[in-house]
Amino acid sequence: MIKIQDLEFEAFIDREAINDRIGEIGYELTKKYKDENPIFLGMLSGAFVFMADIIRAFDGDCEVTFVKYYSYDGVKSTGKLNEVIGVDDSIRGRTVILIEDIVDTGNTLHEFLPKVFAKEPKTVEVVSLLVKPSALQHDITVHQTGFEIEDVFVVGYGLDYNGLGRNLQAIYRKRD
Ligand SMILES: O=P(O)(O)OC[C@H]1O[C@H](OP(=O)(O)OP(=O)(O)O)[C@H](O)[C@@H]1O
Ligand code: HPA
Repeated sequence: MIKIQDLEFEAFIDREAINDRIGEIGYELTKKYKDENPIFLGMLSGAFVFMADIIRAFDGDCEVTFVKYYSYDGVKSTGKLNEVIGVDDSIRGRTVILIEDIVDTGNTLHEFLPKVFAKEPKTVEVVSLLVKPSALQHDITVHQTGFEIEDVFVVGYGLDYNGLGRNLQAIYRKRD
């Protein structure tokens, strides 16, 4: 058990399980895109740890770029997506692999994906380490999912609670 500010969290997905899934997803992405020099598009801040591992599981030429959006306050989505770094023109005509740490309500991707398509990429593959199917409020296609989880707040491996916990090696779930 760990404590971050006022909340307690318990061990949920260990590092070995994360590494195993990254290996599997990396293999799938390599099979599909290894001759396409894809551009990995990471959603900061949460996805930076997963992004660092997934690009090294990809066996082929690739490039990276990032955007930064946020909408959470504590454990809740505000429903308002704030842009800090938007998507640039580098993805035009390219195979884009969009990397998310988590798809929860789906609000972030619901608002962000149209901005990606507006740049006219060749194709977009959405990869998320975690997906909460029962929390989704939009119809979002996630092509590669690390783990489907129930609707519980999680931290670690890039995911935060009030900015803290991103440096935890594994993923922890909030205790009731
Ligand atoms: O599907 P949703 O309910 O929109 O939630 C998913 C988004 O929430 C988190 O970002 P957050 O706004 O917390 O910013 P952060 O990545 O900087 O922590 C996470 O990194 C996703 O981008
Ligand atoms: O469960 C979560 N944990 C951390 N950040 C998040 N952003 C959306 N859902 C979550």
